[in-house]
Amino acid sequence: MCNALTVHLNDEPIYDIFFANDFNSLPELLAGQGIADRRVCIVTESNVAPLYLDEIRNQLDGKCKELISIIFEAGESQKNLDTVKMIYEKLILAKFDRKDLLVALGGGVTGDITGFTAATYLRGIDFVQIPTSLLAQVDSSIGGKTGVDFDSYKNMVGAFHMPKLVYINVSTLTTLSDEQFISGMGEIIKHGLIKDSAYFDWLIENHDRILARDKDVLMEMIRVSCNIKRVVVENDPTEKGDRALLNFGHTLGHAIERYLDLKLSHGACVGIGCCLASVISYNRGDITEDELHKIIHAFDMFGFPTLKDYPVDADAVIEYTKNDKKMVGDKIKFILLHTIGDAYINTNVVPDDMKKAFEWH
Ligand SMILES: NC(=O)c1ccc[n+]([C@@H]2O[C@H](COP(=O)([O-])OP(=O)(O)OC[C@H]3O[C@@H](n4cnc5c(N)ncnc54)[C@H](O)[C@@H]3O)[C@@H](O)[C@H]2O)c1
Ligand SMILES: O=C(O)C(=O)C[C@@H](O)[C@H](O)[C@H](O)COP(=O)(O)O
Ligand SMILES: [Zn+2]
Repeated sequence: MCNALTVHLNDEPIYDIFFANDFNSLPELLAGQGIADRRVCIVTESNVAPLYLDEIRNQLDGKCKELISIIFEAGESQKNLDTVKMIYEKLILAKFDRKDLLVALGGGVTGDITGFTAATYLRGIDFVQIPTSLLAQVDSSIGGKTGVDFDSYKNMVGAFHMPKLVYINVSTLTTLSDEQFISGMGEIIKHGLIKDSAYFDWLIENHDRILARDKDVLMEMIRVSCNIKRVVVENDPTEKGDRALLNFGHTLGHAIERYLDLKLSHGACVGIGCCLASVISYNRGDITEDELHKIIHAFDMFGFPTLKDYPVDADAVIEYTKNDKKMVGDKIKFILLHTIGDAYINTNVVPDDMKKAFEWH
């Protein structure tokens, strides 16, 4: 089996997504990025650094012009411009110039922050993604969406900036907590729901092995999810159209994430958002009742929290959706399902539709 997927833009190969069970191929792949003549800065955070930073540093030691690392405090609350500013300051101090390279080592928070820093420092320098959370391996490291939260609005400031390489070492998932593993499953189940009903069924059939973190099953799942995301972003890299389908579950998911003050993981909020969006789809006569039950059951099977565990004020959450980035005029660009595996953009969802979804049981 080929151990890489290539992401193309306008039919040109832009970067590879490399799959491995260790970090052994990293020096060779980064040599291909010319690191012998470049300064390299590994950006990581306080949880991931003790686990993997030394190993990456050892792999790259002596192979680049200069190697430095920057560690910030872990957590979504750090995905802001202050952290970006701190990284800019350290890069300036280390005299990083336009041909130098950033390496994001960590979850989606690290990838989004590092990518945005790379997009804006000196009007743009190269960066590489080494995603270590399940969510980052199947979603955030691919597609070049980078950015930070601003005044508690999710991803309000950002840029499209493609990585030069995505290096996925699936064995890093052995140290991931169950809570964060489930968070990644939120985006994975979303991939099946929006694009591939057979994959959605496969996830349900293999849920035991997935939750047991069987290496082979995880590798297969991660490859399929990366491929689904690859195809979507190749067709619409800057979200002029169908890339918005990847936002299934996110309009209400992001609003719930914000309402809960970032206390519940992104993927868990997306899971709740997917269930609510599925109820709206059902109420509009799109998916069948059987499909709706199958979807709710799938999230339950993977151990997702529900609104019973995290009660919210539906009106307050719906109010937050009015600041969604995907507004067209005063209408929300909502993602719904015609059927499992076939999502579409709908601009007619009104607050009352959302309210009814919260009331469904
Ligand atoms: N850019 C995109 O396309 C995109 C897509 C999806 C999500 N996102 C963003 O990604 C973020 C969520 O990413 P996330 O869930 O990876 O969050 P995260 O980066 O905060 O990681 C989750 C937690 O797991 C820990 N962790 C990461 N890897 C680990 C490992 N191997 N072992 C042990 N602990 C590990 C982290 O320290 C953190 O505590 C959100 O900010 C979300 O908005 C971006
Ligand atoms: O890559 C995309 O496009 C996505 O929408 C993937 C989402 O899972 C991700 O959470 C993304 O950051 C959301 O985008 P946003 O533009 O709504 O912030
Ligand atoms: Zn997401």
